[in-house]
Parts: sequence; C-alpha cells; structure tokens
Amino acid sequence: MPSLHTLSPTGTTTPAIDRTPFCTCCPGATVWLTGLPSAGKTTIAYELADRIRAEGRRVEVLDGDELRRFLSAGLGFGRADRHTNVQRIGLVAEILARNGVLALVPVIAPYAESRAAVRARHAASGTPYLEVHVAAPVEVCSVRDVKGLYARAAVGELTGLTGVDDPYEEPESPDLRIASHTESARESAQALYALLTERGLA
Ligand SMILES: Nc1ncnc2c1ncn2[C@@H]1O[C@H](COP(=O)(O)OS(=O)(=O)O)[C@@H](OP(=O)(O)O)[C@H]1O
Ligand SMILES: Nc1ncnc2c1ncn2[C@@H]1O[C@H](COP(=O)(O)OP(=O)(O)O)[C@@H](O)[C@H]1O
Repeated sequence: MPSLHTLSPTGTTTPAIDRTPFCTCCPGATVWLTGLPSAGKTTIAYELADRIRAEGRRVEVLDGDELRRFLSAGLGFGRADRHTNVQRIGLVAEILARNGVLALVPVIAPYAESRAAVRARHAASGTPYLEVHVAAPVEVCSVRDVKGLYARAAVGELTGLTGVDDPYEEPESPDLRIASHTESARESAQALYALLTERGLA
C-alpha cells in the first residue's frame, strides 16, 4: 500500500521547472550501492527510484557511467582516480540529499577509505546516509557480465577490473547487505525499500 505523503503546492509560473507536486514529509538521504561490476547496483537503484518517484518523492539516480562522462571526465581506474571520482559523486549526492532529494548512487566505490570519507561528509552536515552492499560474488558477476568487461579481462584486453585484478574492499558493516545472486531484482529493491521505511526515509 502506498504510504501517505504531504504534497507541496503545485506551481504554475515557470514551465521550464518541473513543478510536479512532491513529497516534503521525508528527509533527503543518500543511499550508496557499492559492489562489483554486474552485481546489480544500477538495476536495483532504478527499480527503487521508479517506486519511490511514483509515491511523489524527489529521487535521483547518480549513475556512475554517466557521471564519469561529465563530472569525472578524464579520470581512470587507478586508486587515486577512483577515490577522486567517489568524492566528487559523494559531494553531489550530499548536496542533493541535504536539499530533500533521495540520492541513489550505484557506484562501485571499491575502497573503504573513500566510502568512509563520503559517510563523514554526510555526518558533518547531519544528512542521512546508508551504505548498501550489493553482494553478488565475482563468480556470478562474471557470468552476468552486462558490459562484457569480464570477458575482455579474461582475454587480456582489459586490466585493473574490480574483483578480478583490482581490489574490492567489502564493507564490514553496511546498513544492508543484499544477496543479489539469490533473489530477484524486485526482491532486492523491496528489501532496500523496507530499510528506508524502517529508518523513516521513505
Ligand atoms: N577497470 C574497471 N574496473 C571497474 N569498472 C570499470 C572498469 N573499466 C570500466 N568500468 C566500468 O566503469 C563503470 C563505472 O565505474 P565507477 O565509477 O562505479 O567505479 S569507481 O567507483 O570509480 O571505482 C562500471 O560500472 P558498473 O559495471 O555499473 O559497476 C564499469 O562498467
Ligand atoms: N537481485 C538482483 N538485483 C539486481 N540485478 C539482478 C538481480 N538478479 C539478477 N540481476 C541482473 O543482474 C544484472 C546486473 O546488472 P547491473 O545492474 O548493470 O549491475 P551493476 O550496476 O552492479 O554493474 C542485470 O542484468 C539484472 O537484471
């Protein structure tokens, strides 16, 4: 059953701005979905975004691929560049979240130190932050191989692939760990929705 939300007034004067009524009763938050390539981060983020948007919440998916084309253009996949990428995305997410948006971030973020810095930035501004480990193991991810990266790594066309020949530091105590290899994407999105509800964020 859809939850009850308070709706803001509908504006009529500036057509260029989306004036769709939106829920103002839940605070914004950042939900960072970390995990290996093809673990299911993007699928879960968009599935959840559709559901939450339908309830009148403002929600944005900060898609790693898209952000790397613009915000992080020119960055590679070495440790320093991945850290920079994650900090930049963390900043954007925090700005959105502290302004009432639910920011869903399906980005690998392989280093615990990078993730901790993003969490600390949110804590400093009192902005809710959830870390979700999308935990399909590399054996499953490499079969899914949505973008063909594992196949390219297997024949030596790609090096530095997370989980293959580049590190992935698993979160030790995430707010939620999703077994995205033993359940459907819909079930995974539902588990995350349940956590948001429990924390008063949806
Ligand atoms: N070497 C290597 N390692 C990992 N990932 C790679 C690599 N090369 C390209 N890609 C593709 O880049 C997508 C975005 O990466 P991210 O910005 O999420 O990575 S990171 O957080 O900066 O580590 C990431 O997207 P997802 O597959 O959705 O995770 C990959 O498809
Ligand atoms: N429980 C699940 N959660 C998310 N994706 C799943 C799940 N089960 C199977 N999948 C499939 O796994 C693939 C994950 O791809 P994607 O979401 O692009 O991964 P990532 O963003 O982590 O690289 C998709 O083809 C999706 O349909």
